[in-house]
Amino acid sequence: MNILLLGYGKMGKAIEQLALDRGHQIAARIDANNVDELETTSSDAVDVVIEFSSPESAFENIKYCLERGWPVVCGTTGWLSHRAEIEQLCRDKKGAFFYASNYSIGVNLFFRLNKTLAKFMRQYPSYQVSMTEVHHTEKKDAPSGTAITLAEGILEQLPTKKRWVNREGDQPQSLIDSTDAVEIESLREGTVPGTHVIRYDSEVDQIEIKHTAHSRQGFALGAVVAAEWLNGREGIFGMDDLLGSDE
Ligand SMILES: NC(=O)C1=CN([C@@H]2O[C@H](COP(=O)(O)OP(=O)(O)OC[C@H]3O[C@@H](n4cnc5c(N)ncnc54)[C@H](OP(=O)(O)O)[C@@H]3O)[C@@H](O)[C@H]2O)C=CC1
Ligand SMILES: O=C(O)C1=N[C@H](C(=O)O)C[C@H](O)C1
Repeated sequence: MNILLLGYGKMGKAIEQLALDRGHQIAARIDANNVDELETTSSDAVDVVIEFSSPESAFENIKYCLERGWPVVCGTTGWLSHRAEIEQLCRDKKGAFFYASNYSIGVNLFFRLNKTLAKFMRQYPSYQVSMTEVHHTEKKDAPSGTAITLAEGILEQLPTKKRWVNREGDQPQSLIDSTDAVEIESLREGTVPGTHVIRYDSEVDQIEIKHTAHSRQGFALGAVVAAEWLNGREGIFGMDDLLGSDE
């Protein structure tokens, strides 16, 4: 497959290596400095675009690619207020769009475990749920896309929780009203690739589940596998389509 890398930072580079190892070719590598190269890239030279750029640029990038008729696998977080618009454009153009806030298999198993635990905890209102996500200091958005997906999974299962709230850095917990909210604490430390912890606290004990990424390899592999899967398909997809149901 000919893959266009849209965003050639930490993830773009990890994806390139894995794509080459799996026998694919790189049609172009685009970052903030050479976005105009998109115009001069021939439509036929690209089978699929893998988009990992920035919260500010993702929407315009995806839109441009769908208008060119290129299938898009996107992993960029922090742009989802425009998701409905992208999905409508994809339908109008009869295109192909794949999105995941996290492409690692482990996190996608963790998403399922999170929902199952939340459903179970419905019967135990003495436990208060909260979440912590830890990422490297270059990360632009908070909370992480993965934390938002986890929070949405909890909201789906726990009727007492109506929304999520974010607590960044040193913000004191006393300022947050989390009676009807899932509190997400966002920490930025060193080069941490991505850690997510869900906690249920009672007066007497704590239940905790945790996913720790050891590197970006899992995210990159998932994105390349998603691109292989998307090639030749039409529609809007996510990791549940790729991995199948858990039943
Ligand atoms: N879904 C998932 O599994 C994962 C998602 N992510 C998400 O992916 C995104 C990228 O992460 P990461 O690679 O670590 O970030 P980096 O900051 O390392 O890389 C971002 C890249 O995007 C480029 N860029 C900026 N603006 C544009 C533009 N207009 N068009 C094209 N490229 C542009 C940057 O170029 P320049 O350097 O020139 O500014 C840089 O090459 C983030 O939103 C992150 O949260 C990350 C890991 C896993
Ligand atoms: O920016 C990152 O690095 C990551 N971003 C994604 C997110 O926001 O959830 C996925 C992963 O946690 C790494």
